[in-house]
Amino acid sequence: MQRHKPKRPGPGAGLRKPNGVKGPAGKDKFNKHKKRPNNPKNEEHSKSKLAATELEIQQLQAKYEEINADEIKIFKHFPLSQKTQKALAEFKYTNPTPVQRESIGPALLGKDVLGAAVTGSGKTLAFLIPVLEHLFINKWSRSDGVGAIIISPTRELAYQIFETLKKVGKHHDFSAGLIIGGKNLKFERTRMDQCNILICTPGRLLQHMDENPLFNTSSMEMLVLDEADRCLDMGFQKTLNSIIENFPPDRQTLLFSATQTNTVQDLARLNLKDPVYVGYGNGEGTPTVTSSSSISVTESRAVLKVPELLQQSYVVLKLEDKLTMLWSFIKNHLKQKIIVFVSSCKQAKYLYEIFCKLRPGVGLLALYGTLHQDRRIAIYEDFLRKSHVVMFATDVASRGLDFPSVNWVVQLDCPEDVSQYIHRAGRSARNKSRGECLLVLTPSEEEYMIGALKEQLNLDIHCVQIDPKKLFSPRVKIEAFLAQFPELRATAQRAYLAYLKSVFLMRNKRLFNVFSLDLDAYAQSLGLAVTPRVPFLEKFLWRQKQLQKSKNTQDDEVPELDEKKVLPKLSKSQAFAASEDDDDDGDDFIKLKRRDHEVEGGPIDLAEIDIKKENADDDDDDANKEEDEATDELLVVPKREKLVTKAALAKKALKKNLQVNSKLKFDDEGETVANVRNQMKSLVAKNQKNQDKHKDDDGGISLVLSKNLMAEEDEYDKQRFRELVKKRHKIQREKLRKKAERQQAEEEDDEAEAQTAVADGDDGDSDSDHSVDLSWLPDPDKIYSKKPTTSEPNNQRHEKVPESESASEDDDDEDDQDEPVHKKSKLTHKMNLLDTEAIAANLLGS
Ligand SMILES: Nc1ncnc2c1ncn2[C@@H]1O[C@H](COP(=O)(O)OP(=O)(O)OP(=O)(O)O)[C@@H](O)[C@H]1O
Repeated sequence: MQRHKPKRPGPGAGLRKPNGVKGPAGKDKFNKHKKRPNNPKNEEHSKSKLAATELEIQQLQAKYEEINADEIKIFKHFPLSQKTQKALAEFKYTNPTPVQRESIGPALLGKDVLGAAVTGSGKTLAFLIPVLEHLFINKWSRSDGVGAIIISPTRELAYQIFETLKKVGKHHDFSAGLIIGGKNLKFERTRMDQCNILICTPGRLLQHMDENPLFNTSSMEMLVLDEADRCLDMGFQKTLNSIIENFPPDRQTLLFSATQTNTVQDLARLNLKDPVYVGYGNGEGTPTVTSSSSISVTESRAVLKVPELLQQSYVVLKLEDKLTMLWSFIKNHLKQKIIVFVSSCKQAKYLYEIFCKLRPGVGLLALYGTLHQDRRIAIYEDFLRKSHVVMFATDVASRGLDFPSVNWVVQLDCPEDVSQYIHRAGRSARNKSRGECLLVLTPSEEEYMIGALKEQLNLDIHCVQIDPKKLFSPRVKIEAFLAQFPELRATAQRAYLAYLKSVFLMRNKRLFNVFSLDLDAYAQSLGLAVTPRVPFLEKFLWRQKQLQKSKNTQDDEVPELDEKKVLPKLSKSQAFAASEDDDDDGDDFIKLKRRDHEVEGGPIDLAEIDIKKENADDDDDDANKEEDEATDELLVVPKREKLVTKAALAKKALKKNLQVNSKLKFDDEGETVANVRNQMKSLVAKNQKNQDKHKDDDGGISLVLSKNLMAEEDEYDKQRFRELVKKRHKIQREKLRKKAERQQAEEEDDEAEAQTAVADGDDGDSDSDHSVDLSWLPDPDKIYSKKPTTSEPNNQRHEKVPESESASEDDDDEDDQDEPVHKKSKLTHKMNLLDTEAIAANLLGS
């Protein structure tokens, strides 16, 4: 059945793009057309353009019925608009992939399509080309509103589809909008009604439907669900049902996924009419078209496949050895692009942080749902660009993301089922490229998981034995880092709990058994010296015990529940704590990732567990939102005695007005050191001290105030220091002056003695007449002034007052006066030219 909108008058195919909304088209063109006055030439031109478009549309439509998938070898063989063909050629899309060959034809004819094809086989183009062609054929214009809505389960995938649409719709003028959580809601609100193609995540779309009066989907003619099985699973059930209610029933629906849905209910919900199945049926892996007049999905199952060029292997390890294995693996693959999948964001965060500290020698990234949206997109683009990098990711990155040249996918935590395995593994070996996938299993997971893979995928996956010589344990370093950084330790504790919760909440209890894990060993492997308590397990055990007791009272013959059997490997600390009624730490609010499952293989009744909030996984924010609403029966835990905490005791003491102890500091001599605040001398500090006295101490400090106080104090300290220096110099100068006076007095005494001797005619020594008078020579023990007073005779200059002394008379505040005296004395020992001349003249004269 071909459902085409009646051709409508309008400005023709594509002349607009709403202001500010990113899209494949430019809006300037439209505005120019609007402003331009009616020019007969322009009118003629646009008329002929319209006529050409009309003719092109008629010719294309005529060819739709003749499309034969087997004959299509290149895109040119498809009756596609010139604008689409041009863009395809520009981006080197020449030959359609099998899923494109099979699905584009029926989609162009307006049929509903269920497309299943291996990961990386080009499903995005398989639905984007029909969307563009549909709007083109129907001459969609801005005034026609939303024509097609594409729904993706994750924001990154929606962003990626949007980017591909920008490429392939480059020459069309339709407007497109990316409507995902974490973006500006107001901005989207004002622009949405002007978009022709919307790419959205379910939660955000529903939010607009509910809150945005401008948003109207009555014109919508095409609905696409990418990763349809995920969109339709119970995580999104309520949201998607509400969304679908708002859509016109007479629309075309395209569903695509590598693991397609095959439940009758899903297809009925979507109101599919005569759907065409692509990639269902023969089990050979080549997509086949099966037209059916009624939905009989039991006969046709989507073919589950992994890419042909993907090499798969698995390794069996104890949980506590995973980190060592991962570290060794990364160290051995430094020149590769690797994605490591874990089951919770807290694990991804911890691995990223601890590996950053360990520095493996390759770039590291982490992509998980609790990051800010802009950061998520930045990391996504970073990983796209880089060629040697390791990215720790949750399943938010497992579906649809098209990272080029990923060498390895490491599934560090066991996938929930075969579908999840396929999607994770499919991030590598995309579009005929090679890649490898390593699945890490614990001994208890091996049998079930490998059995399921072999059965459902017909896989011959081989087990890898690890060479112990190639294992390097980073345990000691990790422990050291955790001891050094308390925040990192807290992240490790959260990662530990998050992993246990994810295992505990898995539906398949035969595959995931939290009680088979050695929790102490696991905690140690993360670098934790003490095994953290696991409140939700304690609560669960308590509940089990209560159930057992009530059963026993009803039927005495039933043996009592043996706790050791229920919790074979639960650490001693937990077993002990579990037996007591302990306090909640607020960390036991748990949110199920998926709620469409029955619990398999175990005695655990999940409905009775307190399920509220947890980010064990973040596969999609919208799914989580819905799951939040699905909070169930609360576990009734009896009231317990209140714990006496330090904070409570402190409060009690404060109430009683008890004198709180004050802190005293002592120096090395045992003297008390005064409070620093009390020593502050500046005016501001004193004022502040007074204010503090009249104010209750709220325990905090004001950084701004403290900064000002310190600046003031600093000024005060500097001034005090200057004064001290001056004082010291003064004392030094005084000492020197006294010394000089003493020496002068001694010399005068000597001279007087000598003169007395001459006057007495004492020539005791015959040589004395001939002896030279050297009394005028400078005394080497004295300090001489640098600048002798010119008015004084040369021979007296040497007797001048030492410089320091004269300086003291000049100016005490001179900077150079502060220099230590012993330095200056060295300088003054250098005689100037006049001194030397005087000496020479005296010598000659004598
Ligand atoms: N006809 C084509 N020729 C060449 N490359 C193509 C063609 N179609 C798609 N591709 C490229 O193949 C890669 C994978 O395409 P796409 O992401 O659509 O795969 P997918 O089937 O949606 O994968 P997944 O199941 O993981 O979502 C992309 O890089 C895309 O550009």
